[in-house]
Amino acid sequence: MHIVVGTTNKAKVACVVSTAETIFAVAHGSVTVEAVDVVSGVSSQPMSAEESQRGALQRAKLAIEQSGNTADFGVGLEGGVEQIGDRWFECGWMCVVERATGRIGWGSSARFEMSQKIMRKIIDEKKELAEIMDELTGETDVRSHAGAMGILTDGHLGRAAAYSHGLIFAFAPFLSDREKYWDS
Ligand SMILES: O=P(O)(O)OP(=O)(O)OP(=O)(O)OC[C@H]1O[C@@H](n2cnc3c(O)ncnc32)[C@H](O)[C@@H]1O
Repeated sequence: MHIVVGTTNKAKVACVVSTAETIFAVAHGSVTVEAVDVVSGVSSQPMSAEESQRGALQRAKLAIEQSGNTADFGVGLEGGVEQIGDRWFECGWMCVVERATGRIGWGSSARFEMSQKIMRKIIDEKKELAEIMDELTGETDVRSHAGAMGILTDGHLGRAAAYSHGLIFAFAPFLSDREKYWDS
């Protein structure tokens, strides 16, 4: 089983490696995860679920191309913020493309609310969440480690673990009976 993911972000790659091992290792023996740098094609700070989904899809498709069209699956993970009513949430969207068929699976991490303090910096000061988290914590590259999710939950749910649930959901069409549950 060969999976290619369209990012070199350490938290995202760690999520794909651990998730792929959990869901495929027994059935497929060995699982190889290749990480390639691709452009998401969306803004560096996606501001809606639709925009984050577009980024995830492009990452998955470009990852397959960049691996020479040999991988079984391409994976794209895109973090962003989205507004529901008058509240803003952060979450990651996951897209899985099966190379042989072009079939696509979708999932997302759980969402968590962003404070007005952080959203003001994103909207008014046009800063990326990653930059804001580095500023507020005094750390560098929070996005590649615990992520905002890990910092704001005091280490109880980091970015890699939170994204893992969404990735399992995105693989769902390839894990359960196609004929019985999924559109052909
Ligand atoms: O582009 P790659 O290298 O894959 O990694 P990234 O961290 O930039 O990931 P995204 O493009 O998916 O994220 C979109 C923006 O949201 C930020 N972001 C999303 N989730 C985050 C988190 O948990 N912690 C810090 N920043 C986060 C991220 O840094 C970007 O500014």
